[in-house]
Amino acid sequence: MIQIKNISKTFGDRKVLDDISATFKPGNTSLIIGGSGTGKSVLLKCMIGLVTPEQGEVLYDGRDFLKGDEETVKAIRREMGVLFQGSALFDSKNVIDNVRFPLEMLTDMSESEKEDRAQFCLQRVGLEQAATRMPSEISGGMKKRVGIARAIVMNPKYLFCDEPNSGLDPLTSIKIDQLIKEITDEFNITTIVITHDMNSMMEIGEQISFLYQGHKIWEGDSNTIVNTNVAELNEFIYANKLLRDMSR
Ligand SMILES: Nc1ncnc2c1ncn2[C@@H]1O[C@H](COP(=O)(O)OP(=O)(O)OP(=O)(O)O)[C@@H](O)[C@H]1O
Repeated sequence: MIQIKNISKTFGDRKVLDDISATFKPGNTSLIIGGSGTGKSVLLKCMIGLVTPEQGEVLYDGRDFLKGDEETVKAIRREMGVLFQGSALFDSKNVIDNVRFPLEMLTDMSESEKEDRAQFCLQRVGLEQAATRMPSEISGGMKKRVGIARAIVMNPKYLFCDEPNSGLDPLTSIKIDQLIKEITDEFNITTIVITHDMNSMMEIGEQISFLYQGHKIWEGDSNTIVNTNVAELNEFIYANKLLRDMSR
């Protein structure tokens, strides 16, 4: 479980996160949604330690990530998997070496153990046939799958996905969403996905937090989101015609 409590972050004189609190449960795919520039990525960066908030707490199963001692923070970091926007693969490494990379950096596993684990993760995302291909030789959807395989290779308790659907067609997007949800269920991971993809919300929105101008102004799921009275959220979701039609 991840708990964030009263997180605030200011850049210069601009408060981009204002007193955000939320709880994210294991086995759940939790979405953080909102328009451009509302603070989604900054919030994610606060959770994974790339940005330090000036106020608030980030607790990983009760362990304090911001004020914890070095050992605690290191242990939490090892339990995180991150799927970055754009997949962030190493162009000079083939698919399986990209997946193996965290094992090389962070474990003392034997060569055969690393190979087995990387193969297992590639299989799990349906890419065992592509192990020796280079990133330049595979599609955007396949790159995301490689990114997911790499994000889970260390067997994370916590998985963060920053706009996993960016640049993908709707069908591939749904497949990627489903894969993230399946993996979350299967390995009981606490997963947080940043998205402004409406299909994702309807497909995998077990818990959805809506950010608006740095505030969390709504929380719910894919059933309740279409019947909300929050004007800013309605404006955000009904900008999408398909949903507008569905709600009629
Ligand atoms: N390092 C930084 N220094 C200054 N301002 C920043 C920094 N990082 C983000 N911001 C600002 O914080 C605000 C929130 O940015 P953020 O990237 O979190 O938005 P977002 O909701 O993820 O948007 P998008 O959906 O477009 O990615 C923006 O106005 C952005 O310019």
